[in-house]
Amino acid sequence: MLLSSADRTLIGALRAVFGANPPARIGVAVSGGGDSVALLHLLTRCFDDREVTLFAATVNHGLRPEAAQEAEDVARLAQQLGISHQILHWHGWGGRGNMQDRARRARYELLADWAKNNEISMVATGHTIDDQAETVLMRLARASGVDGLSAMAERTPLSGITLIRPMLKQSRADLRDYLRRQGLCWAEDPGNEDLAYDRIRVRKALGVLHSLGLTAPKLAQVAANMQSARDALKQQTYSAALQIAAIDGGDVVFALPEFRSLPDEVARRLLGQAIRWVGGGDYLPRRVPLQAAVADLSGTLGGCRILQQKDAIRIAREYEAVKSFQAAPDQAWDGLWRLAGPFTPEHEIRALGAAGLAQCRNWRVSGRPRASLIATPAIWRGDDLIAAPLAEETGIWRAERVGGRKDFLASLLSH
Ligand SMILES: Nc1ncnc2c1ncn2[C@@H]1O[C@H](COP(=O)(O)OP(=O)(O)OP(=O)(O)O)[C@@H](O)[C@H]1O
Repeated sequence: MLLSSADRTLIGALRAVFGANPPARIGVAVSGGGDSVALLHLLTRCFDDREVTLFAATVNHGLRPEAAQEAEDVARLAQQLGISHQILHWHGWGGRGNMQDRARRARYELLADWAKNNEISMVATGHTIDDQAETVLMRLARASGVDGLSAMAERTPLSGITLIRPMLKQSRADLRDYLRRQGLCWAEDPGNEDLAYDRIRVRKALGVLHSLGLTAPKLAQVAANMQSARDALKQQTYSAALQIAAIDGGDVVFALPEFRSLPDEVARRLLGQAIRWVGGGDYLPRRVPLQAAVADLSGTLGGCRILQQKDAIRIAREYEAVKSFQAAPDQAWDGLWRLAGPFTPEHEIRALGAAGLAQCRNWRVSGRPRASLIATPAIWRGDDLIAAPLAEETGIWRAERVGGRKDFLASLLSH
């Protein structure tokens, strides 16, 4: 089929997003809606078969009766285009909590697993400039700061792969025109008319805000401006950490007078990242409790304790968050610790706890506070404490926090 100049512009813009060296295998997340159907079709025209092999996947969340048919429709389109396609099923909705949020997280997990199983390092989604504008507007309504208003990035790390959004500069209307020109069919999600959803109300509002100059490109520009500001803040936070942060055991420790003199935005970012890193989570604490923690420099947040010492603030794991964790000698405890020593099969790794610490006569020599030590890994045989490497060094048993300082510093630039 002959390409119109509008087609060629779209294809050129998408191709440019992947740069000069695209990965040899690219995954495409196709819901069956217009945006991702257009994405799949356009990508087949972006790459030479010898350059890139495309793979497609559709998640059936099992939440709407039409979903199975929509997934089959995508399978048929993929077959026509000569692309391998897989339907991924989610069975995890138990009827409780925020269904949309749960489904979304599950979708990304399924897509990341699918990609890794197929040696795909990059998965593309069909987010458009309109999605970006809606996200900015929703974040404004939540009084978000620089991070929230940065909205969606063109590339985001996702459980070991890269999520790429190559159509973030394209409008939904232009993609619909492309689909019509190509005679392609797509599914309309009935949820797109449901005003119970914030996103749909925001979508409708954007139609009105247009007359004030609040257009999708302008709102997307706000996101781009905020991304640039965020990059600068990340650099500043990294420089501050180089000066004032140390890792002790698995704790992050900040020199106190220096921490207090940091600009509020940098202090909040540094404390939030320390909590995320010590707790091993994917997400930063929410802005309001984090702001309160920066002001108080005490309490618990995100599975961590904020402890004030004489000249320092220490971010330690919270005992309550780890007390039930058990690991075999060859497993990472809390997903974060590797222990080494003369293990026997009866040994098990569990938190030291108050009862364990009571058996460590010399723990004060470690210089670490009690609240931190009780949440550190120890080697147990039944109820007998064998060793507590963070509380009492013996030279025989070792405990190492995966990644260490280098990993913490790197996380300040990557998150
Ligand atoms: N069921 C699905 N199967 C495969 N990919 C999907 C599915 N749903 C959405 N996607 C992918 O995600 C893109 C964005 O879809 P949508 O806007 O509905 O997601 P969302 O729930 O708003 O998630 P996000 O917050 O990431 O935008 C789609 O263009 C498509 O690439």
